Amino acid sequence: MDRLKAAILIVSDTASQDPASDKTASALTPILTAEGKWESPAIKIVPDNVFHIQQAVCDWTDGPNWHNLILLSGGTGFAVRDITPEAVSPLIHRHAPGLVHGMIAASLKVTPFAMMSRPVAGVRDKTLIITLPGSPKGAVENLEAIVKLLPHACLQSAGANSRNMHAAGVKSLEAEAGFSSGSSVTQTQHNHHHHHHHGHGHGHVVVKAHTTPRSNDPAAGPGRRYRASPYPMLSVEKALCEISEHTPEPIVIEAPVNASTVGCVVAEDVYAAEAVPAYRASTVDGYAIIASEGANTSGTFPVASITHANVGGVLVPLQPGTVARITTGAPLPPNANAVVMVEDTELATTTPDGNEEATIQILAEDILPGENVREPGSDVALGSKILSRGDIISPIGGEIGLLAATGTQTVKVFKKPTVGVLSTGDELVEHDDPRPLTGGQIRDSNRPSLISCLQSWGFSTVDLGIARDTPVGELEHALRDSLRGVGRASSSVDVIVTTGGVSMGELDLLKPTIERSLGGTIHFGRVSMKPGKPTTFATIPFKAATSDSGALTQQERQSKLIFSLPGNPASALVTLNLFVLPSLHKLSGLGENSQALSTKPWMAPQLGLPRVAVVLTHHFPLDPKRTEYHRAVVTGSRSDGRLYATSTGIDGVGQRSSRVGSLAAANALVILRPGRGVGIKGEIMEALMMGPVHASDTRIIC
Ligand SMILES: Nc1nc2c(c(=O)[nH]1)N[C@H]1C(S)=C(S)[C@@H](COP(=O)(O)OP(=O)(O)OC[C@H]3O[C@@H](n4cnc5c(N)ncnc54)[C@H](O)[C@@H]3O)O[C@H]1N2
Ligand code: MOO
Ligand SMILES: [Mg+2]
Repeated sequence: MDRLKAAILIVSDTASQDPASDKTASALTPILTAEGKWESPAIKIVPDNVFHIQQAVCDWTDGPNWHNLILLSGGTGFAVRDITPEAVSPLIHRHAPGLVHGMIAASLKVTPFAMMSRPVAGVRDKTLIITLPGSPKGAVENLEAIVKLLPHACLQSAGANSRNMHAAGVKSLEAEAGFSSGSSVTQTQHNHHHHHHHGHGHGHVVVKAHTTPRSNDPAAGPGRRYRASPYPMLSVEKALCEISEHTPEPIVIEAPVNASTVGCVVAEDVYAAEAVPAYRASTVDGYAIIASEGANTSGTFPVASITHANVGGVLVPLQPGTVARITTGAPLPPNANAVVMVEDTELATTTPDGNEEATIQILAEDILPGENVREPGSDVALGSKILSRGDIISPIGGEIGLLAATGTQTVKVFKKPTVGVLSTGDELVEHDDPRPLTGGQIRDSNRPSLISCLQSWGFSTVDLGIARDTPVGELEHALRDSLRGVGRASSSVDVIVTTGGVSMGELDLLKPTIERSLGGTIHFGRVSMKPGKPTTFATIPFKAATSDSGALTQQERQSKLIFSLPGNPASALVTLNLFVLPSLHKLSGLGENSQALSTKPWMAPQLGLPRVAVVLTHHFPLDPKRTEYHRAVVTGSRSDGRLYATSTGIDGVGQRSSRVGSLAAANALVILRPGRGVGIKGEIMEALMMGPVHASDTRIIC
């Protein structure tokens, strides 16, 4: 018989940084290989990180490099950083509680601490996966309790005929496993603590216990799918609250002062590092003089010196009875305290060659001290507050100008999130594929439209391409790669926006994939709105951490957000505006300085689209049950100062969720609460502005 292939995955932050500190892999190997049934195991070390663990496991289960057995060691305890069971559980297709019981029972004979371990065992595809404690001793004891059964279990998992195997081997297996001859576990003092240190701080635990999936199990087939959605229908307001609650706090970064910072929100009050102006400067072209209160300033004076803007060097003090020629912005000579404009003077005498002014006559009699002079720091005082936490560095340039003028080298801002956009569906072809469509093919319009919209809001995007519904697993891998910033993702993303596959069809795989394969939590899967009913919002734990684990950046501690929007193009764009934008705004630090935020999270006016009141220019049909976000053109009247809303189409087809054209030219979503009949012409409704108001010369309603 060929020998079986095993792999050992050591899960430990410490060992991943210092492989020599791991003693478990070398302790497990001889137990496994003792009887010649196993090849020498592959060994890998990863940190306590859900994605690293899942990726390593999948590398050994999916694809040609699959192994019969994966033993994971570490991260199975109760410490906050222990997330191995949470990482492994969602990958398992068929659980093996018997092995779990066997390991715990054997360990309990040695120590009651066995109850403090949370092992997981089961089969993914053809591979048996088992988690063991982190300490070499605990891992060895657990493995010894089950090692004799493993070849049999693995062969069955890989598809061997179980009846033949039983006939041939069950008796000897039982004997080998020691069930007739007593336990093989030695009774020694035992300690299940991990060989890597865990902090026991009271930090925020990001990884939650894997919640029970509500979604369909795609493996069960359409015959067993739900015929009613298991997700409660939330109101839009409740959905927004869920998003607010699960959107992580913004991350502070230090950014250079240039165009790349435009659109960022300032994270810390900024104080002027330099005064503007730094010296006493003239505001006009003319002559610096020594003025005194109440004295007549007219008369003829020799031009003693010249001062230009930009000259360095030492300024010669102005002698009383003389003037200094000066240009706008140039420093005044010491002693001088006012400037007379060149227009208020006449040339009196020149130098012998006629080129230079020798004396000038001042015509103005009443120049006061300080006239036409900018005192140092009079534009911006040294150390004064120039920007406050929560201010936006606008594209207009005022904030960048202030930072630049005061010599501010870098500024603390909130990091703008990066958004990955993934389309899903077997029917999709690239929008620019030159070949004609065949069969049920659809051009992928969601990706280009969503990416354009996100970029127009100033966010970086990563094009994650199209994930097919079949073969099984493509979506899971696409999402996993995107979260890690590998494969189709050119860099890691903070937020993933997907479209399609969230409703009730058997190929609507987003919800099961998020819950069952990625261990994510779906916070809502249905919203009472039109369009956009199946909109889904989930978080995926990224890395377990405590606040005292200094090695982790704030970004690593954050959960990743997934917005799974409906595939219908109008639904996708409307829900991007309504749900994704406020979350991106919050991640960008907008509203951080808003008092309202703490009590009513979505009342901060900075978050999401601006709301305005509009007058309906015609009847708008109402949906009896769902709040409608009706695509409309809003025009500003020049005569009565009001905003008027006109639908982009109200016939049966006009507002259909498949009709992306309902958003062409639209700049607003009119909020129509459910009801009977119509919103009446002339009635005032609320609208969300997606773009600038269109100007109008004419009144629409008379
Ligand atoms: N039995 C039920 N069926 C449906 C329900 C329901 O409650 N019960 N909800 C409907 C609603 S409302 C919507 S909205 C859609 C949502 O569908 P999915 O999100 O599952 O999306 P798909 O099934 O994948 O596709 C729907 C539609 O959109 C087209 N599509 C998908 N992606 C793209 C893209 N990137 N570019 C252009 N067009 C795309 C796709 O071809 C389909 O035509 O479900 C209803 N069904
Ligand atoms: O809710 Mo769906 O987005 O109407 O078509
Ligand atoms: Mg569908």
